[in-house]
Amino acid sequence: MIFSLVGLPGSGKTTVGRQLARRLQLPFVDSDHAIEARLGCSIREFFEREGEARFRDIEQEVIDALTQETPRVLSTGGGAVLRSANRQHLRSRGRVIYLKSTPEELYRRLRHDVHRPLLQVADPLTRMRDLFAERDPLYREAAHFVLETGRPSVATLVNMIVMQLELAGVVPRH
Ligand SMILES: Nc1ncnc2c1ncn2[C@@H]1O[C@H](COP(=O)(O)OP(=O)(O)O)[C@@H](O)[C@H]1O
Ligand SMILES: O=C(O)C1=C[C@@H](OP(=O)(O)O)[C@@H](O)[C@H](O)C1
Ligand SMILES: [Mg+2]
Repeated sequence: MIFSLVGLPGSGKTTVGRQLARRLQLPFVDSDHAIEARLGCSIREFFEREGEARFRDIEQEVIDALTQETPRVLSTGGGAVLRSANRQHLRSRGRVIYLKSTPEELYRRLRHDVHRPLLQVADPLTRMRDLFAERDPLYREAAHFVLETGRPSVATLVNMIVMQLELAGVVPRH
């Protein structure tokens, strides 16, 4: 059983995923970190050199492999849901949590970030709104649970996720 987190850049997948894994006492893996280890360079560099399509191919291979591992928490990259194979693998091999936020909140969080290639544009807020419009239906299609992440702290979100997973009977209650 793989517990994965999906959502737009900045929604907290990496941050919440790491804490969730600690709480569930499971290994944590972030598909972007696994991709960077495999490529030997940053995702931003790879995007600039090889383009997005090539990145998506590698992302799909990595997600297929990671979702066949022993139980763990998997934080995905924001574009993982673009491929239907990824949506299917994530959904059928575990439970998927969509961290949902407004484009405005995400823009506020990532305004000064230089690591996310898709947001290195003249108007990142409009880009974030476009990404939301394109991807929100895909996140919802992939997800078993949707959590609004605007206000709650990371610790509260972790509590909410654990409660949902306990109610669903996929992690032991304590
Ligand atoms: N619930 C939250 N409340 C406030 N800030 C958050 C929350 N979740 C994440 N952040 C912050 O937002 C930024 C992006 O988080 P990150 O985990 O890298 O997102 P993702 O992996 O989804 O792109 C980080 O600076 C993180 O500390
Ligand atoms: O939204 C996207 O298409 C991407 C999001 C990034 O991950 P985060 O969602 O952790 O920023 C990373 O996978 C890559 O830059 C592409
Ligand atoms: Mg991340």
